[in-house]
Amino acid sequence: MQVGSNEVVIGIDSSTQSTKAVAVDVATGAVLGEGRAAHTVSGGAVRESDPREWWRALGQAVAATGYAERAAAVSVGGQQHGLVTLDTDGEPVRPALLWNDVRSAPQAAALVAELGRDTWAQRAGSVPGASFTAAKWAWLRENEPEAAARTAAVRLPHDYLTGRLSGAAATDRGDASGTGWWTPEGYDLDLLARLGLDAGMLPTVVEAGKAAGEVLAGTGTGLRPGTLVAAGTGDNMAAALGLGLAPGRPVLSLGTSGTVYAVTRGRPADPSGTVCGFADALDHWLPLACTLNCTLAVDRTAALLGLDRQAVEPGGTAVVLPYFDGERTPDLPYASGLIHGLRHDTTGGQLLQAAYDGAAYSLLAALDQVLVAGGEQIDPGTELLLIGGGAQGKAWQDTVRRLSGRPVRIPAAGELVALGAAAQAAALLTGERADEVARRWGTSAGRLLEPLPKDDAALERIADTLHRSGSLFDQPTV
Ligand SMILES: Nc1ncnc2c1ncn2[C@@H]1O[C@H](COP(=O)(O)OP(=O)(O)O)[C@@H](O)[C@H]1O
Ligand SMILES: O=C(CO)[C@@H](O)[C@H](O)COP(=O)(O)O
Repeated sequence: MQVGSNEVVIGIDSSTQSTKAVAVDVATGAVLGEGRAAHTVSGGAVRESDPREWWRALGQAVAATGYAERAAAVSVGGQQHGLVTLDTDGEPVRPALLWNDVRSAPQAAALVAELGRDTWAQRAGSVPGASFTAAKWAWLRENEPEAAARTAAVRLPHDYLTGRLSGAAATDRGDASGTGWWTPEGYDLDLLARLGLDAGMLPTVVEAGKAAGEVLAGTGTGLRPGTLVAAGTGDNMAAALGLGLAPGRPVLSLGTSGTVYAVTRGRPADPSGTVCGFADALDHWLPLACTLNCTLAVDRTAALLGLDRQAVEPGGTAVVLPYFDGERTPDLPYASGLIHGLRHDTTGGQLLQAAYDGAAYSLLAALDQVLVAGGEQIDPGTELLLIGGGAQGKAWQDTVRRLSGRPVRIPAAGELVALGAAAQAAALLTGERADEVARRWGTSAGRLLEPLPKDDAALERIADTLHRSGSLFDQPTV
């Protein structure tokens, strides 16, 4: 196809809290229409969603773009790691276990003990934590053997949606690299045997730049049958595509999860487990560190204090470790929220600022490790790309500037995961690489915020509190 022929593609971001869709002009990158629909996530100690709700939300979000019938190609970026179990009719056996459900922490620990950290890092690229699909499958076998026995197919969230659109049993290297059973050579058959999982139950890994299939008749999405469906990918991999990221350029994403990552030329293998050695959606790597407590934890703190989320105040000695959901970075699945250093004169606004600081701290502490793991240079003067819902908030922006000491760029394009999926869909039509498409669209352009002097005192206070929190976080709170 000639770029410039008014083709339209639709990119979809099926994330934890909602589905967003964008209709994009392939030639210019102009966003022609947008749609959004919310999901429900169960509460308490459980983080589960019904995959059929994602499918309904996808239909609503795609319809709301106003371009479903005109789209020539479509692609789905989805929340990583979630375990979707399907029966022989392709129906969910039970709700999906999500990336932020820490009930699988004991199974992750057992898997790590069985093979050892070095072997995991070398084979899977990552030492699996509770978020990884392998740990979730082990949890299901142990806790709901009947559900595991009824499972005929295992999918990631984006695979499930690609399957509903096209009928294809397809995934991509990026999202597959967050399962624990993917290697660059293919699925790890030894690990699958240990997990009692047949490789035939898993989707085929589609090569970058190739289609997974075509939209089926009667999907109810408004998309025309025959519309090309790209392989899709994990949401962080999709955002990397959406930014057209060049190797070595760091990104901080503030959403339901907090993530820090870079595209790198080297394959990461961090035995400490801080850096997940994901593959990107093309032919590079995506070392990434992820926190479970980001925008939701800060918003919850603001609500508890009865404050607007922007009502932060400087100063004070309070430290908040906002580990409402347990934590993944640092690896403290049994943690809960902790406040330390309160004084009579501590204000609510200072406490709220401390929650922002506590949430940003672990991500920024992992930034250099991410670059090192992928063999890229650390340059503290390099700007940090700030994305995700939180990137729109001034309090988040200033927190990141103060704790990183780096210049921060806020891309004007809002929905970078959906845009990355759109770039993947467009690449099917134009024959370009998806990251080249995004660079042509200029998606990473946006406001540059000058660096602020690094607040070493705040960083030291948080590090010290974390260090001394010790046994408080070792076991579930009674
Ligand atoms: N202006 C803002 N300031 C701070 N936080 C915001 C702002 N707008 C949205 N958010 C936060 O962004 C989060 C959603 O981010 P998003 O990246 O869309 O989530 P997800 O990771 O599920 O895709 C919400 O939890 C909300 O708290
Ligand atoms: O688990 C990870 C990364 O490893 C998360 O980043 C999920 O991919 C969820 O993403 P959001 O819903 O926050 O976008």
